[in-house]
Amino acid sequence: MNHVDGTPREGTPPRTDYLQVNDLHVTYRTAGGEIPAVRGASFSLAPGSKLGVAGESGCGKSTIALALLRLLPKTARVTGEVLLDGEDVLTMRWGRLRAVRWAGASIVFQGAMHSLNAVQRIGDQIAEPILLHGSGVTPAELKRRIGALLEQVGLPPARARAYPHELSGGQRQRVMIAMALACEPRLIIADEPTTALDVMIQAQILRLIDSLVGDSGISMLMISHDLSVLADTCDRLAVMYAGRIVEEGPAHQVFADARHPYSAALSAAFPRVGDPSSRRNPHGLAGDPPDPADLPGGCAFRPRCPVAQDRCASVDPVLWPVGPDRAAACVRVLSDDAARAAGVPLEPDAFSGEVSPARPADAPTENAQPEETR
Ligand SMILES: Nc1ncnc2c1ncn2[C@@H]1O[C@H](COP(=O)(O)OP(=O)(O)OP(=O)(O)O)[C@@H](O)[C@H]1O
Repeated sequence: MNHVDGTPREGTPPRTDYLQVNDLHVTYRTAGGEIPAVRGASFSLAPGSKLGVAGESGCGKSTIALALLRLLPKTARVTGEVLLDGEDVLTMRWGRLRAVRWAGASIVFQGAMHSLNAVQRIGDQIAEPILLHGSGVTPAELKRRIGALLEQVGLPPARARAYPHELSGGQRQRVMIAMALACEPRLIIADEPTTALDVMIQAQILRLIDSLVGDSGISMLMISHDLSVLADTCDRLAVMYAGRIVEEGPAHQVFADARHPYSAALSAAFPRVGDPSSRRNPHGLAGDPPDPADLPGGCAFRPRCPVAQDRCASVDPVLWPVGPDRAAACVRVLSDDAARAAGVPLEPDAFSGEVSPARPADAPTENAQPEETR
């Protein structure tokens, strides 16, 4: 078991996570000024585990996905660490980075129609990463591998001769997944893999991803604005707001019993299909996320928060433990003792009366310090 900041607890063996992201910051430089898109994200992914990253449009999810493989535009300034099997992607040489892309980790983007080359046959597109990484592959072996990959994603090998426009949206997304699997990566990053698809096809693609990742030991980072999709697919969830991870923990706990009011609103906005008990707030969340270039002081969620307190105007919360394996960046999760230890002002009526959707922590208080003081 690790501390929330990723350091191992005393007496535990060193961590074996395949992906370890430490204090990732991404700022875009634009003509209109600097846009801090990701503000200090830290998370990790053990081999074979699935982490879902959720949040509204513009909170920085895709920026994280692109940063993991150094695919951001030159206008992005990136700091922090992205350790893939212990090697920092952000500082590795180009030759090594080329080897890591596709084979160490690969990305399935949203909207397969835009990601596939419209004038190239499907088989030739799947062949590209294979040839990039295996110079000695014979034509017969290549054909066999392309056929096997198509079968793996539920398409007949003969579809290798098709062009993207001859396939349905779901089939195209299957091709993207086949490409992502082509070099047998240990991590797949799926950025809104089902967003453009109708509900039935969404479910099929999610089942496919689940079955492919399930027993293979491949780790997966799945990005979606839909918390219920992630809760059904992933082991852990990280909820982002305005460039920060504001809650992290086991998927079913974060979805069913959110500790951050933003996660609670997000899970209520995306109730589980066929589960009326999860339909807690059909009206969704009022207001819009803040402009990242003009964040409010204190907690960035405060202007929309249904349970904001006076102290939220001055405290910029960090991830505080709310259990052995969970954390949330909201002052309401702190007991009075933990708040004192963290230098957070007490709110006289903080834990009296109705506190839904956030609620006070049941966490041990000795770890409740701001991250930067640990
Ligand atoms: N190339 C870029 N140049 C400048 N700003 C950018 C660029 N890409 C993204 N941004 C800004 O960075 C912030 C985060 O964007 P990002 O696309 O990572 O969010 P997201 O959560 O993935 O949203 P969506 O689901 O809409 O893709 C947004 O304010 C966005 O406008």
